[in-house]
Amino acid sequence: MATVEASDSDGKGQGVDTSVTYYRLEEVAKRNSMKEIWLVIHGRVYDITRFLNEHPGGEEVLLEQAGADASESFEDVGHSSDAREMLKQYYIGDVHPNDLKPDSGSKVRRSHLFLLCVSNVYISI
Ligand code: HEM
Repeated sequence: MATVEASDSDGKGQGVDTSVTYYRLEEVAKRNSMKEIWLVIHGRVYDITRFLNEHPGGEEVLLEQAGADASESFEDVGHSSDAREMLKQYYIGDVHPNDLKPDSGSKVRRSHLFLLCVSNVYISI
């Protein structure tokens, strides 16, 4: 509803700083060949098609991650700050909020709630 779907990435949104294009993971997964290759790194979507032959680590590792979330392998390699800077030029949008992994922080809140309930029981008895 309030989101911009992937099919509209051609021109729309360019030059408008405030609008973010959201992509479903399903959409990203289709871009998994040498013809067109997208990756997700930390919730952001990158079209790295033109970077494929330029990657210092080779194209094979990128093709292995094609269309998927490459955050872990990107971090495992320990890429330099130059490499992180390079990401910006391939950025095309964010992963759709519905496809983001849930925040693990909610577990902490739940245990606090439990402790409060326990003390409430003692106090009321
Ligand atoms: C668009 C995303 C990526 C960019 C912009 C990028 C950029 C770079 C750059 C600039 C280097 C040279 C070393 C450095 O400066 O850190 C490098 C090396 C390398 N990258 Fe990437 N990379 C990307 C994604 C990945 C992914 C997903 C993998 C998956 C495993 C990967 C694996 C490697 C490896 C194995 C090397 C060689 C490291 C070495 O020889 O020491 N890269 N990359």
